[in-house]
Amino acid sequence: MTANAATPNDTSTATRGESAPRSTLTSNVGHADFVVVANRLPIDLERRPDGTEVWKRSPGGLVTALESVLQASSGAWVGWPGVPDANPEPFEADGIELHSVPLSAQEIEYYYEGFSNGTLWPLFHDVIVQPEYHRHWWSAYVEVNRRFAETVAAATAEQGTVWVQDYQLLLLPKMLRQIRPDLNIGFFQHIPFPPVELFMQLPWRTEIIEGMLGADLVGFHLPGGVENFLYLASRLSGYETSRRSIGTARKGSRSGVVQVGFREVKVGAFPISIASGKISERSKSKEVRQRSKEIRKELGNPKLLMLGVDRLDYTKGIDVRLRALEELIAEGRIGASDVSLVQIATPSRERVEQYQTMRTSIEHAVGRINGLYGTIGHPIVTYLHRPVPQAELLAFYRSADVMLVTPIRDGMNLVAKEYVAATVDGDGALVLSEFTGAAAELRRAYKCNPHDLDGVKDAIELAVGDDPEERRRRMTTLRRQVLTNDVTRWARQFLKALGGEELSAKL
Ligand SMILES: O=P(O)(O)OC[C@H]1O[C@H](O[C@H]2O[C@H](CO)[C@@H](O)[C@H](O)[C@H]2O)[C@H](O)[C@@H](O)[C@@H]1O
Ligand SMILES: Cc1cn([C@@H]2O[C@H](COP(=O)(O)OP(=O)(O)O)[C@@H](O)[C@H]2O)c(=O)[nH]c1=O
Repeated sequence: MTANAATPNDTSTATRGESAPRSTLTSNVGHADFVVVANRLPIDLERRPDGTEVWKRSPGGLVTALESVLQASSGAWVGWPGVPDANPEPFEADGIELHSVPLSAQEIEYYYEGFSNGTLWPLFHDVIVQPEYHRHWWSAYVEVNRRFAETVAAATAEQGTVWVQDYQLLLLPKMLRQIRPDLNIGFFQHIPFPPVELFMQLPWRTEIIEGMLGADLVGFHLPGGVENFLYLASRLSGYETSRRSIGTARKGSRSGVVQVGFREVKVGAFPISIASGKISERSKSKEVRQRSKEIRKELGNPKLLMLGVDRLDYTKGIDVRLRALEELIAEGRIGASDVSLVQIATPSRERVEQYQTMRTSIEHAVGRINGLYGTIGHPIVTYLHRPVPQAELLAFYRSADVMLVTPIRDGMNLVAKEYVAATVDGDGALVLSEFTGAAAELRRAYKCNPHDLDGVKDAIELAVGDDPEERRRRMTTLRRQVLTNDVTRWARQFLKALGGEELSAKL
């Protein structure tokens, strides 16, 4: 426990596990009116072999999205600094006040690599790999969620708003409410919320649902998540639920309310997005245009440039697109001398076994394709196993004729939206898995089912060979969608549903 930790609320008068509101506040309140809390800070501390330390941008779409929201609202961010035992004093970076939650090496292993990424991640992504259920992982998850709750409680002003992010912190809303019932608490889940049959495997399923219900508003990307969650709140906790509008969730999408003791918990679908206007503008710049030309030149000016941009994760279907390309070349449907695929696969969760296995199999596939079909100076696949900075990514997006986004399951996939925003000349094609959140909005993409290899091949072939006018029409529709529904709109809609106009007007 930190020195600032307040005493948890007495729940003896609670109704169905819910705490009664307290009349007095803990004296340990902070000064931030708006706090985002996520597993990671937006920057990670990196310890170099020579003993020096540098802060680097954290990986993933959650950071991309929330960073721009917080910069606009001058709030605080609570999260883990990315390495064991680091606990710097609160500091400011890029207009955001950062508060660290320290994790020991064992907590990283049990809470982050273990329960978050060895249990919840695969369970919530359709059991692509087998989730593991270990009691010591669960205990660490509970303990770390409690530490996050204490840090947030100490950082947030009276009546402040806290926006909790993602599956690593599912218990936090309830824990935080017990310490600070005065707070307005929102929770947003960035990964899919799984079908009931899968969720029911979880030995701690009721605790997880109760944890999330500590929030005033629970948000998902898609209506399916809302449906699954409402059903589970009723089935596992016995709360009364109703399907009704909660005001600002995306029009036509499912929303509802769970009655938790004295409180109503709103539940809605809020598909996340990107800073599309900014990306589009930056992509028009001379620097990006020039760099994109250079990239094509460095690749030998291929007739057809395809691109994949992912964290190296087994959910992303990198293996699927490599297999599809290999077969298309083998069948003569794509000429080996015409095509170049750039696959950026940034390292992710490298100590988790399934990630190591996936890396090995992807690197074998790259080697096999290049061995079979590449020539001197012209590999088919250019594989970059490192993070690429955003400015360079824009140049890659602009240079690509076809973008391959083929996840087996993905909460949203911001890369798909970034590609569309960066395709400022309207000349590009997006091949998109039906199993991404993005597919619900990007309807005019060349859709595919990643489980159906022939279907993926057909979608790629269509994207490559389609009538240029049709390809352009599709891209125009996609751009309209992405440029209208940007990340600011997403945050405003969520915050309006959580706390009304005043809060959302901060953005
Ligand atoms: O922090 P890591 O373990 O290195 O993982 C990076 C992030 O990956 C996940 O991103 C998700 O959020 C995106 C934005 O909503 C969404 O587009 C994508 O589909 C999700 O997979 C994870 O959910 C984040 O918590 C991690 O920070
Ligand atoms: C590979 C790579 C990516 N990025 C940026 O990361 C995010 C990825 O977001 P997405 O929703 O597609 O998926 P996950 O959150 O990772 O599951 C996106 O904003 C990319 O631009 C990057 O900056 N550099 C990279 O090398």
